[in-house]
Amino acid sequence: MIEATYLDVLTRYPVATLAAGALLILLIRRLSQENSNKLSSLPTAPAKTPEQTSTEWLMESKLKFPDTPFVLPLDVETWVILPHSLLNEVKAFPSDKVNFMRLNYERMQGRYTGIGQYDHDEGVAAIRNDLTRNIARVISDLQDEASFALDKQVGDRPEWKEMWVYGDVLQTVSRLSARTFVGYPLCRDEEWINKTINLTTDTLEGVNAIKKYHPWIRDIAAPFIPELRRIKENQKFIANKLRSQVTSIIAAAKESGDFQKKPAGEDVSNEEVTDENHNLVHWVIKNFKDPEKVTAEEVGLVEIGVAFAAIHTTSMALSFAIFDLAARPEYIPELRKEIEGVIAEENYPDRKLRKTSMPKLKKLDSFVKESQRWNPPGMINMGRLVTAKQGVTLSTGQHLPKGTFLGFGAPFAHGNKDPPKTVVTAKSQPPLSEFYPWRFSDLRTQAGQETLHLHVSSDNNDTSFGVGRNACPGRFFASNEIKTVLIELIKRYDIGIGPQGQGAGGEFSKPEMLEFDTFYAPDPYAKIYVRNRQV
Ligand code: HEM
Repeated sequence: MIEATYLDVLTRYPVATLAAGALLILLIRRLSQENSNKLSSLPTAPAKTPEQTSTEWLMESKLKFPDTPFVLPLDVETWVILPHSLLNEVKAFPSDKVNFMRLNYERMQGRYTGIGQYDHDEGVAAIRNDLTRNIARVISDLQDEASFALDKQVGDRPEWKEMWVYGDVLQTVSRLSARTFVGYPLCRDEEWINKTINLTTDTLEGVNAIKKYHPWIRDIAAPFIPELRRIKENQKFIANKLRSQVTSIIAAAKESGDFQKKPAGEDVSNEEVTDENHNLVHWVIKNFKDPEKVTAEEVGLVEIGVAFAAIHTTSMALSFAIFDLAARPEYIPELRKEIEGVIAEENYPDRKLRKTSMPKLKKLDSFVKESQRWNPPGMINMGRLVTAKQGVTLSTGQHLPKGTFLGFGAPFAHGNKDPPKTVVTAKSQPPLSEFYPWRFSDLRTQAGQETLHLHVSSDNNDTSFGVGRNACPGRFFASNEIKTVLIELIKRYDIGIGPQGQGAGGEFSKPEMLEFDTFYAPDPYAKIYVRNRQV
């Protein structure tokens, strides 16, 4: 109907339409120019050479402006990159002036894709408080699911055989996440597993599609964009799958008046569960202001947001860790020794690890952290959007107008030849330019440093998971998820890059890290070789 009206106007008044179109373009150009002029008081990164990757360009620019904010005009977005010395200042800005979620909302076109809806914080609250408090039961569930997933994805391998890492890891992480995010029986529903994987790619395709239109005409264009229609269909699918669970949770809680039920105290065994059989759906509902009025659609949007934040990020970190391990299989015996030592020492009849076992796996923690140091989620971290009407002025004197994207160059962004001096390392250790798996477990042997340098640490020296009020609330879950899969993999299989399990070197090399926009990703097609463990 609407389409017919547009066409009607276009064909009846072609000259007027063309003139109006030309005026609109001129106006848009003028406004875009004004917008970029607003940052003209800041220096701009030196011109990017055709050979340079965006990361190399960022690193070269950081060397040129080590202590001054500068403008980095990337293809898709223009960023202001700040020096590390301003980290505390950015952390201290109130969120109504400089905001994390609004940045995601803008970047992910939340108005059209539903991502980054900044008035929905039930997901963050449920992860930060409830999921983290229930981590003991979650760890037990993760082990069951990892075993199930590896049976399904990798199976029996008497001989060396190829493993398609990213595909298998996505399926595995999606299964582990679903066990905690939606529980049984949905976590074993293949449609759910595949949908939660595809949500992210569908959303990114929607973002690319709507961004082709100028902001002024996006509302008009949106209903006609197939990629955005698919996102709406996904939202319906998720809501429909959750409906019966949401309805029964609300009915049961209404009857018992139990929406605000607090989890039982810390538990140290798998038998003593906390929120019995509860999953993220329960916790999200509980965190709504008026839980009795919650709908499957609202819970669905939160679940989509969490899946978006959780599944691909964790899958990428886990894939990178598997590539690092396959490239250096000589580290496997040391990790096995540690894992099997803890299992033997604790001697539980089910041979499962507990919440209290995880901190004992110091080498594994260090390996995962070193892998994440080498393969961070992206080249810019602590990204924020200036939302203050009058903009903000930095202590270094520069003014950043409303709408500015600001962030910090990731300390270990790929190819960074000059990592910040703020990153801690011991003098006796191999330099930061080398992969050294026990870097952080070594550091933790020093007096006073036993509880520092953890994979989940979040401080000014260690910003992979962000730092401050928006530091990733899912990092404890993600870390346990990654370790649980690695433990199962290491216990069951030998792995390598070459067809006979060879590590990297000579004719075999570790798969390349890919760069797109400001993000990093493992090569989605890369394979390694796997066979049943021989020793
Ligand atoms: C290795 C995997 C992961 C990485 C590398 C990662 C990284 C990050 C980073 C860098 C941020 C932004 C922090 C900031 O700028 O201050 C973030 C935020 C967030 N992450 Fe994660 N994340 C991972 C896994 C997860 C998982 C598994 C979940 C859910 C269970 C999750 C949920 C979130 C949420 C909800 C936020 C937004 C926090 C807020 O709005 O305050 N993440 N994550």
